[in-house]
Amino acid sequence: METTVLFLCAALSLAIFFLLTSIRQRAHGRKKDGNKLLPPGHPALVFLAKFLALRRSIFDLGPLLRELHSRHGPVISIRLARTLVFVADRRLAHRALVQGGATFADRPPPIDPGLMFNGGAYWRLLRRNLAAEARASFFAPARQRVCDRLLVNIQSTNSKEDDKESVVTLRPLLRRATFELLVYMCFGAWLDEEILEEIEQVQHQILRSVTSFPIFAFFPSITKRIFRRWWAELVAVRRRQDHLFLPLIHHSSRSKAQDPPPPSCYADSLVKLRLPEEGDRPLTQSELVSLCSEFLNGGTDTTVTLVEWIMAELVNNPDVQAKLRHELVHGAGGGDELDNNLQEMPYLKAVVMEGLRLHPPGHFLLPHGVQADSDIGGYTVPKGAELNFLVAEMGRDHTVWKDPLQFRPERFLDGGDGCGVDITGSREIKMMPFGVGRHMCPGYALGMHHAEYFVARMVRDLRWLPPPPPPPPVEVPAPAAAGGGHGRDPGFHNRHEAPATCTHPRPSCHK
Ligand code: HEM
Repeated sequence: METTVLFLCAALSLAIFFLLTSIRQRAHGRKKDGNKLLPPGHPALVFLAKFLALRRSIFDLGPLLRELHSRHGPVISIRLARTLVFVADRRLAHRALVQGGATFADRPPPIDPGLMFNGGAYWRLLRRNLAAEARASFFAPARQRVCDRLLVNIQSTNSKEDDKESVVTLRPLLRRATFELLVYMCFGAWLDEEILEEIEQVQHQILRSVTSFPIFAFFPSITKRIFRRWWAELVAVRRRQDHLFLPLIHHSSRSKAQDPPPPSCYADSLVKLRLPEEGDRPLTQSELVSLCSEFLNGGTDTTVTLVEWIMAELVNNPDVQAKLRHELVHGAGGGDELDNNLQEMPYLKAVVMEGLRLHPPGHFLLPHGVQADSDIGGYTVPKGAELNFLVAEMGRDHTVWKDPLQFRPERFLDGGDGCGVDITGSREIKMMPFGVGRHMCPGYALGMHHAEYFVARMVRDLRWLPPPPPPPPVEVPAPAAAGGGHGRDPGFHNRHEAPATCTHPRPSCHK
């Protein structure tokens, strides 16, 4: 009874809230204070209905936002719990993120459940550590170890006897390899399969909770009571994470048989860190756990998605694959020194850059907070709004890139339209897969290094072939509720031709 009353109150409050914001939304695109325009956009209710119809995460917003941009231009806004402003123009992005100083440099204040899993504002301090760790040769053996296992797993899935046309889904194998590597870099230990699996599950739950619709941002004291079971589950996940991570951070649960321990891991660097602006205090236990969590979640799916897309493009473009293979086999890519020689492989670099341009793993950034009323593209963006950018649109801008939808790594070599492009965007933005400015991805060097190494190993040591032709259509219609794929399954179909594998690209455009 009590729950029903609370639920009705919440539903009524939400309805009134959205009605009011809808009315305010009508002011969008009209003059504010007699001279400035607020960015145009959908009424909140329409947007919310469309978003909820997707029933997925905030990363599925891409198509909705693209539709709004095509209708309203490069700057749009949506008024929900906060005003969300999205920018699709690269020059406006440069002005805001690189020239805009502190106005758009910080994250907005976190809201639950993100608040519970947030590591604080220390990324600027940690950026150096991450970049250094990417180059550090002491992690090269770890990369080699997980990649050796990955290749064995790909082949063993694919080498059933008499099975010339088996199907392998690359993503879970690639994901496990990347995750295991990052866990090792984070805690300095190879974990038992069971613990690794549990950490992976906890991290997945956290990622899902912070990317799903932020219901607890609306009247938190009411929504946390109504969805009390859901909230309790999130609190339990956080406790479980503390329980798993803290012994690993302080090395009290390390296996004795470490072969040999790395000189330093990411958790060690966090424990040693002092915050000068806060009286040189060390990080709290909770901050340590959250920062390790962000390290694992920030670096896993981004890298996996990028590598998966690149492999799909290499299958569709056999000439590119052959050229890359040639560089790897006959250039500096042979033998165990591959990890140290990545710098000497211009075509490999070009392939990864082209992957980042055409298939950036995130189609927009993490939100940036607006510190003061500002002007973007002639519109007023109010203080307290959240600003974001359509990353994928910028990499596919036909005014910058020739044939932008074609996968052509050559564009990043001498004379190409991508030659010398500055991935940090400090001079100008042509693509921004890692963001730009003060909140640019702190793990960008690490992400690129991992992508280059994984792609290099898979192309050098296996041959990737086009998919087998699809089977002839089945005469008898399948029942409507027969399950099956929903168009997002990133399945890779492999035909075995020792030592070859073959893949087929993701069937539809990803988020
Ligand atoms: C191909 C790989 C990667 C891509 C494309 C990528 C992309 C991004 C993007 C677009 C952002 C948001 C930037 C902004 O809001 O301005 C971000 C933030 C972040 N990334 Fe990455 N990333 C990658 C790899 C990694 C790796 C390997 C790590 C760490 C191991 C990492 C850790 C983070 C963290 C912690 C943040 C949040 C930083 C903050 O709040 O300021 N990323 N990344």
